[in-house]
Amino acid sequence: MRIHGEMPPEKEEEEKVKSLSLSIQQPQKLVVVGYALTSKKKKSFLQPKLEVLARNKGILFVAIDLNRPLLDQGPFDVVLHKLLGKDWCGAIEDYRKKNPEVAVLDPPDAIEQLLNRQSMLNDVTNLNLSDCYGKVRVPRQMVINNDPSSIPHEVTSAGLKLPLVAKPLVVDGTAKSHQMFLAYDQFSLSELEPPLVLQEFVNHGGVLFKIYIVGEAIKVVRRFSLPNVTKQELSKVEGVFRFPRVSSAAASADDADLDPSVAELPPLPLLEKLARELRHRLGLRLFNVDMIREHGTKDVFYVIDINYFPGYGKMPDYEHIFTDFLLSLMQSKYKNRPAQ
Ligand SMILES: Nc1ncnc2c1ncn2[C@@H]1O[C@H](COP(=O)(O)OP(=O)(O)OP(=O)(O)O)[C@@H](O)[C@H]1O
Ligand SMILES: O=P(O)(O)O[C@H]1[C@H](OP(=O)(O)O)[C@@H](OP(=O)(O)O)[C@@H](O)[C@@H](O)[C@@H]1OP(=O)(O)O
Ligand SMILES: [Mg+2]
Ligand SMILES: [Mg+2]
Repeated sequence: MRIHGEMPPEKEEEEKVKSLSLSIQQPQKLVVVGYALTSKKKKSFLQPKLEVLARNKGILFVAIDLNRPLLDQGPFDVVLHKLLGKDWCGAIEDYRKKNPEVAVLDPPDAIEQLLNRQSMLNDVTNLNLSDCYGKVRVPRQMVINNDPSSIPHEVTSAGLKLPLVAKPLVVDGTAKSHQMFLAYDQFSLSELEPPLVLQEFVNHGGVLFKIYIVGEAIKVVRRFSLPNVTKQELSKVEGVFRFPRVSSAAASADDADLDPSVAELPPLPLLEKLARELRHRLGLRLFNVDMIREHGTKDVFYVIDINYFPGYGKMPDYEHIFTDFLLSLMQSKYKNRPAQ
């Protein structure tokens, strides 16, 4: 017996073919993503698994030609970029003004805050995440702009506690801007070359959490980091020591046999709130946050670094997360468009 209103089987097939041919005649509009990345970044980000999945979802990545005016290229639905320099920032700003319907990831003035370690963590300092499953702080820090001989005095009068991490003030993508030092006494700091940020070292049991943010999506991974510095060690050791990129991807701590109180991931509601707040305050959609848990506590966290458009190629499932994000940008674009 057929229920009233149901289609006869032959009619049903006819309808299926009709709708299939309709979808063939009117293929989904391609989402065109123009990208301007260094060759290193292109290699790590635009992996075949991302390009293939993107193509299957109707997303096409097109290289922006840096030798031609940006305004003459496209049309693009999204522009993805991580390049520095006044000329490039000017070109992107101009492009944004003239193409307000294009999603530019992200605006140069918003990225700029992260290119200087003095301004980088400002928005975290101003956050109020109280009663949200934990506390999120920023280590005390000071900036040294010139005259290294004044460092010992400045550190003492600012009341900063040793040991200190000395970080290059400017983050410009060079290896030098990632050259870190750990200082056990304030006098040895005079050996270093300003401009620098001196930041209090926070013991955290040697494990760091990297929180990757892609629009509204969050992914957190564990990485190895610097071990604790004991009071005894601090009283015995003097000097400033350069240390390598301890928290690089090769230092993944996700499968390691770790002390559970150190390895336990920060609570998800806390990370969600932090990511949401930072996304709004920074005005960025693509960044990651390095976070550590103060050793001996369960819920006191410190943000020590924020990076624009980090190494997403190392983020588990990045190809799915990124393509979903690009499609979501299109959905909000069409949703917000006034009815014609
Ligand atoms: N205040 C701190 N307390 C404890 N450890 C720290 C602190 N600051 C930095 N570190 C350690 O030094 C590493 C490098 O510092 P930071 O993340 O600021 O440098 P970076 O070069 O910007 O890193 P990235 O490669 O993530 O951009 C951190 O991953 C962490 O292991
Ligand atoms: O090169 P990687 O893949 O490690 O990515 C790193 C990225 O370099 P890239 O943008 O040239 O790729 C760095 O950018 P710059 O500060 O040097 O501009 C910075 O964001 C790191 O935090 C990233 O490492 P992650 O935080 O993801 O571990
Ligand atoms: Mg870092
Ligand atoms: Mg960094």
